[in-house]
Amino acid sequence: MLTFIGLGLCDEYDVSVRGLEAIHRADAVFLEVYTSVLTGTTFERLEEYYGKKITPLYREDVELHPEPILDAAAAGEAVFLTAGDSMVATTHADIRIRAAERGIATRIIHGASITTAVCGLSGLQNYRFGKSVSVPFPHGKWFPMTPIEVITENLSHNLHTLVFLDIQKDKERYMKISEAVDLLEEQASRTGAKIPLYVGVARAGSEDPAVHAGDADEMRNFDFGTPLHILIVPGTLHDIELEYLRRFAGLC
Ligand SMILES: C[S@@+](CC[C@H](N)C(=O)[O-])C[C@H]1O[C@@H](n2cnc3c(N)ncnc32)[C@H](O)[C@@H]1O
Repeated sequence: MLTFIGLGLCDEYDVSVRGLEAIHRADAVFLEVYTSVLTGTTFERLEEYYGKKITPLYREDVELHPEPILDAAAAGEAVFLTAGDSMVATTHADIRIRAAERGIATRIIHGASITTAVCGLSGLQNYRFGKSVSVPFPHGKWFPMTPIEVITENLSHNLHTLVFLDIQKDKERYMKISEAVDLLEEQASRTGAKIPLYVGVARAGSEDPAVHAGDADEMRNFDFGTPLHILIVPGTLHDIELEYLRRFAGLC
């Protein structure tokens, strides 16, 4: 059996009781560490609290060489842990399909996801979000324009855009809101687009999340603190959304 378990958003205490019991019963515990991270804890604290030795998984372990995970799941109870919810803004559907092809039973135990946490923190209504997009760190001459294209398309339908920020786990590099805003403003200047308002969210799920709304300069000057960071580009705000951002996100 292969059980995908979402660990939630901050630290070792965010896993559900159902998820924790499955971890305790597991013969093999894997933790995917490249699509998102629990910044409120450490690998060692997770091992201690869960009472298990954990094998970290990098992109190539999951996408190119998943055999050890599948072998463990064929031989006994294996759990595949991810920060957030396992199948949201990740590519883990592929490994579930591979498991099914080998006749291995699978299931999912869900965790809180950043995609829903942003709605509570910002007050932006989840049914008003269009397609989401990621901003990658540019390298060399590679400067993808997809983020501004998606944002522009969503704005034309008056939809909000959730903008995931890049993680380079091997370098312990997490994109900050100010860096993402610089990249988006550069893209906008190349296409002639305008982004009138951003909402930035940092450390969702922790005791001290930061939420702040404003234009590009406001975002660059506000200190969001330590990662993880994420951005929303809202469409036209409904009255309640506007009031919520004024009260809880410092919107002037
Ligand atoms: C590719 S998404 C993976 C989402 C995850 N599967 C989930 O359900 O929450 C990871 C990105 O979401 C954002 N993110 C994830 N957790 C966050 C948190 N607790 N606070 C702020 N942003 C977060 C960051 O931009 C991060 O790079």
